[in-house]
Amino acid sequence: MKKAIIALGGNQGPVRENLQRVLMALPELGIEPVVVGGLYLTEPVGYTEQDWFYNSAALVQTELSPEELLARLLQLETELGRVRQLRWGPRTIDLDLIWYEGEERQTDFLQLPHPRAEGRAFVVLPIADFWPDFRLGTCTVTELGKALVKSQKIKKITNYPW
Ligand SMILES: Nc1ncnc2c1ncn2[C@@H]1O[C@H](COP(=O)(O)OP(=O)(O)OP(=O)(O)O)[C@@H](O)[C@H]1O
Ligand SMILES: Nc1nc2c(c(=O)[nH]1)N=C(CO)CN2
Repeated sequence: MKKAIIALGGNQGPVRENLQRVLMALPELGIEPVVVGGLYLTEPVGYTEQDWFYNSAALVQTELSPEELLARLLQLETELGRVRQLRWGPRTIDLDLIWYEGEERQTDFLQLPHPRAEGRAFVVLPIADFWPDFRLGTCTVTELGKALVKSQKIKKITNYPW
């Protein structure tokens, strides 16, 4: 079994329900949640003319390769009604593969670790809930979170279970 970290988010439709559906659907896809971060309400980063997002993150275990894992996450997004329109635009659900134990990738299909994760409070704070010493680049998610909340608005709603 390999460990991986998935970031979850969305800002359209019944987002909290969709995030719960993701967690319930993962085991039958061969992806076992081990521990889940809190639920956050977060200001949109990138394209700002859209609603705030709900975001969280989960540590999972899997026998799938990184590519298979991402393919199943993208399939799950489609099943939950995601339609790709604007880059960084509104979405019912967004699943990003942030890290996969012992693996790096630089292809169009998969970049690992996720290149934009360390600049996003909505990714690092939920990870810090369950793995405060986890490193992205040279810093821990705790250190990154402290710096990023100075410029990115983010409110913790609740710990898991949300
Ligand atoms: N680590 C990764 N996690 C998720 N998708 C990735 C990753 N690396 C590359 N991709 C590719 O990115 C493509 C676009 O993903 P998506 O539309 O979710 O991007 P986004 O969420 O709008 O922006 P961002 O990539 O900045 O989070 C996917 O089709 C996928 O193949
Ligand atoms: N707050 C917030 N902003 C975003 C998000 C997200 O999940 N939360 N996802 C994006 C593309 O991955 C772009 N911007």
